[in-house]
Amino acid sequence: MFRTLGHIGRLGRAAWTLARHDAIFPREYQESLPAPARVLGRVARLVAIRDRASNPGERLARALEELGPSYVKFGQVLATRADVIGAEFARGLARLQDKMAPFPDGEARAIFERELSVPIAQEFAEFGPAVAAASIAQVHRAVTKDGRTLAVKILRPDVEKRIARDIAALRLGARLAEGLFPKSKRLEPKAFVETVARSLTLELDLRLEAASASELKEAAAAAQNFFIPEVDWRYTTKRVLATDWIEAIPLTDTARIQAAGIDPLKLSADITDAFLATALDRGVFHADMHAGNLFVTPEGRLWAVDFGIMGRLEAAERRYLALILHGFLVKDYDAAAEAHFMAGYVPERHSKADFASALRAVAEPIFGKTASEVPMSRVLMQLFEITDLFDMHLQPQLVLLQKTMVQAEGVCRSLSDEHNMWKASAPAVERFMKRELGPEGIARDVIEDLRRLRESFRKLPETLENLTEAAARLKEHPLREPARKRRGVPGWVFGAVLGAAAGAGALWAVLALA
Ligand SMILES: Nc1ncnc2c1ncn2[C@@H]1O[C@H](COP(=O)(O)OP(=O)(O)OP(=O)(O)O)[C@@H](O)[C@H]1O
Repeated sequence: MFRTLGHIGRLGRAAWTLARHDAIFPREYQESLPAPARVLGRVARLVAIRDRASNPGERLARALEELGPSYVKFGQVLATRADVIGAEFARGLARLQDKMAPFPDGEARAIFERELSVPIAQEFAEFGPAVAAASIAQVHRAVTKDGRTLAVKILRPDVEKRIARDIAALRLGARLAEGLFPKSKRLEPKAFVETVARSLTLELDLRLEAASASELKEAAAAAQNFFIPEVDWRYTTKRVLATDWIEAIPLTDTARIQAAGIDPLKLSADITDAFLATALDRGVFHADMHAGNLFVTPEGRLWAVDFGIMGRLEAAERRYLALILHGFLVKDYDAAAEAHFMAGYVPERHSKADFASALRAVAEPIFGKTASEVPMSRVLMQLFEITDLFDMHLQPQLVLLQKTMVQAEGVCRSLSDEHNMWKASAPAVERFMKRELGPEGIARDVIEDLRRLRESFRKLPETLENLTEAAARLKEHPLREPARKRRGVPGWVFGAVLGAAAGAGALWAVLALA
């Protein structure tokens, strides 16, 4: 009971913060809102701050930053759903920044010593102040007694408890939103909160980030010029992660890149290749490629840090991606469409020719143009529309990949106006296609088909037995409509929390209507 009241209090605070930033029933959506929501929106704007952003997505971003790590993650996941919330809103939300004041060095040192059970002075010749601080962790530069310079990432004290409380409140908010605003079901609030919760749980264990770093380091060998720092497992635990320190220019510092005489076009091509080569060849990719996480040495070597979010693609998804990019690159839309049908991505009832023509409609306008003329983000939005039109279900990992491609494109464009994402994609895609369609790929297909066939044969007796049993049971107990059970929050709780939770529920409703 007290716990539920605590969650309601937290939702109330969230509603207040959202209202202060005019992120509840924003004025831009007035026309499409039902009358009570319009009134609530007007009331909320009475408490709104004056100095607020013009894009509603950006206003939501500012509110979420104020609310802390769980909400920031919530916004980051939401920003990847441009297909649902709209491109404009997603663009504003993508400006979410995860920067915070660092916690005291003394506390960071205490956490390190507690986790490793060793005094810092015994292991390190230097242990500097925080160089960067975000909502979940902060990073220190340190030099070990054996002369290795490390980046030591340390979880914020109490962040685990705080996130657990926020997630519980968000779960309640999602239940209420689904109960009170049936329209919000389109966004699947409960499933959405579970995605956020899962992602945060993984990010709170730095051993998993270390494993991702090591996996990506292996995958980076597939790229032309991409490097990942080595993990120092001696100093890595659930709350501490140590990797080699990268002495290089962050890609946020374009002036220094220029002064160092680095070719921005080549650097952009390296970023594109790094991303596609690891994704296509090895099925893993860095899924948070913002400029602050990328570095370049004066010799032009490209490095990445921060492995909290990693994307993974199954073999089938890698092929889908390669086929679509390849179809676009060589303008063979029929072949790309054919492959989609063969792979079962598009249901048979649709026309292959129509699908090929839809791909052509997206691809033709982009040829020979620079990224600034036809941003990949626009192309990807059109692809989303096609997927809808042809009842294709996009895997969440593909959506994550598309979001990262847009992010990487933004970085490339900040480096050079001349960058053409499509041209830069070609080498990695062609390498992949040659391998997949060559003898090696065909042999792998045949083996996979045989394996599946053998598996079906092996399961045949079991399947037949299950069918016989099911038929017998059906004969004994013919199907009856099961009595509907009502689960969930009792009515009085609904009444009591309505006011406090309206904000969080309203957010969902707004997004659902957006
Ligand atoms: N190996 C490294 N070498 C040099 N600097 C590093 C290294 N790792 C991290 N940093 C610095 O610390 C910053 C934060 O690191 P990281 O991105 O891993 O943490 P984070 O908590 O996920 O932050 P954010 O959310 O801002 O990406 C990086 O942007 C970079 O400036």
